Amino acid sequence: METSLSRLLVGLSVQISRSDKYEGRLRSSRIPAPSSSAPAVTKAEESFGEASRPNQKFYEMIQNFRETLEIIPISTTDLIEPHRICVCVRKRPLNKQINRKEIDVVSVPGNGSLLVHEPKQKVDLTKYLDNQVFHFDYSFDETTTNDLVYFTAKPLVQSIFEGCMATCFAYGQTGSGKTHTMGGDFTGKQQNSAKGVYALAQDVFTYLNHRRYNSLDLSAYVSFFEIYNGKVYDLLNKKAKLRVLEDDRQQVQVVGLEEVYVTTAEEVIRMIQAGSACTSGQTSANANSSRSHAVLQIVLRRNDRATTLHGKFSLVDLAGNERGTDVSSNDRSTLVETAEINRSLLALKECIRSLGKNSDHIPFRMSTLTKVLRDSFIGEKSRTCMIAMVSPGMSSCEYTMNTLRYADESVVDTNVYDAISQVADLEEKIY
Ligand SMILES: Nc1ncnc2c1ncn2[C@@H]1O[C@H](COP(=O)(O)OP(=O)(O)OP(=O)(O)O)[C@@H](O)[C@H]1O
Repeated sequence: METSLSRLLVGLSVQISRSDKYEGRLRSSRIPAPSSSAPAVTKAEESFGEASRPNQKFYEMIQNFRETLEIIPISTTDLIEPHRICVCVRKRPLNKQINRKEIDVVSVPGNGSLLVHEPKQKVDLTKYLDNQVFHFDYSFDETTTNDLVYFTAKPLVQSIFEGCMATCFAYGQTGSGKTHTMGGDFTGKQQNSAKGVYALAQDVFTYLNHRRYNSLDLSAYVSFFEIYNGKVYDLLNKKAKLRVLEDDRQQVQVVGLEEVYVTTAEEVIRMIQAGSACTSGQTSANANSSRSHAVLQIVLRRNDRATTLHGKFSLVDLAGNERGTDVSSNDRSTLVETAEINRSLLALKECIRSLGKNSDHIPFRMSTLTKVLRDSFIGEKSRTCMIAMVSPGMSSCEYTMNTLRYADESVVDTNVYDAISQVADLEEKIY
């Protein structure tokens, strides 16, 4: 008994120290105390001057820090392990057009790690960096293409052929790149829908025609809807308002939702384009902003008389997680909109956490978003991938930290959780 208990504890400490180990390596390269570490005034600083570029000093401190980092780039040849819950983070490039004084305060050394160099100032006005490390399953820097990010969601496509309910969320501050990642690269207002996570539609048809899954006799269907202010609108049917009802078997139905039979990836992409064109909202921060959660579902049904559900993939481009004060027109409807967005994002986090803990109680009734995604949170056959997007600018630092904390809190390391409960069980038997 003692042996198995100590083996479990060793396993547990290895799991828990996964991020500590990395942090240790990073900590050793931390900028020492500001008094000794603040770089001497350089030629560049002299020419810029504090007044013309107030963040020049922070910029140099961050550059110095980065030089000490070991970078481990991720590539498509890296093994993407199938997880029940996978959480990754993507840093978008700095938006230089917005503010030329803006500096990049996020570093992505790779191997799932991401650092935020939070610029701070002491009471005596000495500047220093508060370097904070986060560790996720995967981390992507600003040079990463959508194709590479898609690799994290790719195992979920195969899982729906094995009867799973898979969900991929894009989460982050407004303008951080959720729609860019899910829906494809923008050229002006035009989006190339073949270049985002939605384009995994192509892989659905590759599997559908593969001899391994031929015997299942499946067909693919697509639905696309948005949740705006707690109400559901069908994006494939002129934004018809739909009702969400729960039957006596606790199955949640979106009554009247259009489900279109599809045979090619091109058809799906055409639907995505048509649906995306009518999503709701705009903020002062982002002209293409969406204030709604957009949900694209690819459903596999058996070709039997009842067209029985076999597997489902829900791809969710969440509304921006900004605060009420971030929108210029603080009218009542905008504040209500923001409150509703935040409520549903909180509900989502709670559901993912409960899923990670294998909890019997999933609080999916907390919001319309979690209600319509109920079957994504229930049972052994659910698979979840969350992609947290961050903007690297210094002015976004607070939102970036909020996004990273949200993603961090959503993930409960199931191995650690299992090990903790096993240790608790053993302790109970021993004492
Ligand atoms: N990784 C990236 N590489 C290049 N451009 C990007 C990247 N991420 C975002 N952008 C650009 O930034 C702008 C805002 O991105 P996007 O609309 O995807 O943000 P969002 O998070 O969906 O915002 P909202 O919540 O307001 O809808 C777009 O013009 C997009 O092309």
